[in-house]
Amino acid sequence: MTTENRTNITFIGAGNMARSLIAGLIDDGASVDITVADPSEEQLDIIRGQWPACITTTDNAQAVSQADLVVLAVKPQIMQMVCEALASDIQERKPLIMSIAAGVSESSLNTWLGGLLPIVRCMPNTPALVQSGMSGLYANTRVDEEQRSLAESVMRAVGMVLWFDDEDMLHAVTAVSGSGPAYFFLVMEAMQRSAEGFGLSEEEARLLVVQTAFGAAKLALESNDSSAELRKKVTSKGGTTEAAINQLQASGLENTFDLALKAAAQRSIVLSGNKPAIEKS
Ligand SMILES: NC(=O)C1=CN([C@@H]2O[C@H](COP(=O)(O)OP(=O)(O)OC[C@H]3O[C@@H](n4cnc5c(N)ncnc54)[C@H](OP(=O)(O)O)[C@@H]3O)[C@@H](O)[C@H]2O)C=CC1
Ligand SMILES: O=C(O)[C@@H]1CCC=N1
Repeated sequence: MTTENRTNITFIGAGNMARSLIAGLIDDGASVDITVADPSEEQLDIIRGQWPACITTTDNAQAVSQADLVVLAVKPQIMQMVCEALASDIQERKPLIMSIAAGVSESSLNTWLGGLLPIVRCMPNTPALVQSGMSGLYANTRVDEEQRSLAESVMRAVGMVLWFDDEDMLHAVTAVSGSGPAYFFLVMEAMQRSAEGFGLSEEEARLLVVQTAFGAAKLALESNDSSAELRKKVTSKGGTTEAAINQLQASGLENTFDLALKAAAQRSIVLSGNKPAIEKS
């Protein structure tokens, strides 16, 4: 982060994604003071145990009383209830609101929180935990330049950031990078199981799989070649990779991924309160 003064950030919800962001921010040395609110003392114990400098509370209203930035990190299904209960406290201070919830629209958030608020919607992912996150951001028209750069600097502290002018693109971001780590973990799980089937130990299989995934991602990030070109460079004619890729393509891998990402995007649309396009026609 580059903000000179310290920023008070309040997290409403202390679950997996909030903890990933908090860890990334603290490891980055960001100039932030963090307050975390959650009804579960168990969740707050995890925060206190790992990051003693964080202020913790079970009282959401108290948590937002000094906030410059309020990060709404609860499940989409309870967002309305949480926002409506906080509306009068939020209206008193009018901090920048950042929601990381899948689907929930800016207009719903604004209505539930009493209206006329600067709101940034953000779709992060859990690699924020190790400062390798990817976030898509959308700001409503009440967000000024300073608030925009505050939101961006917070998310930059934990990874890379892309802004979108069209809020609807966040459904796609959710399907690609928000949920995306889970797709790669599933592939890693499958490769590890197969590797163990060859007689490799669990540790050997894990190292071979995870370091290969890391190397492939790093190479793809740093190379000017497309993923398709990089794949071709691994695939010798008549060789081992070709045998594997032929098998994967014959079992419909590309189509399966296409269907999977569409399912995630449609779920995001449903969580926003709209009907997915497929159900409209
Ligand atoms: N996990 C991920 O990879 C990503 C998640 N997101 C979004 O982040 C949000 C949180 O997801 P995730 O962290 O996975 O979910 P979690 O269930 O891990 O975290 C949600 C937290 O909110 C707490 N909570 C419940 N009720 C309240 C309340 N009234 N006030 C304050 N906190 C409350 C929950 O407590 P309890 O467990 O006791 O109910 C829980 O600790 C979701 O909206 C999701 O769409 C976005 C991108 C990626
Ligand atoms: O699964 C979910 O709904 C959340 C949003 C993106 C990743 N996790």
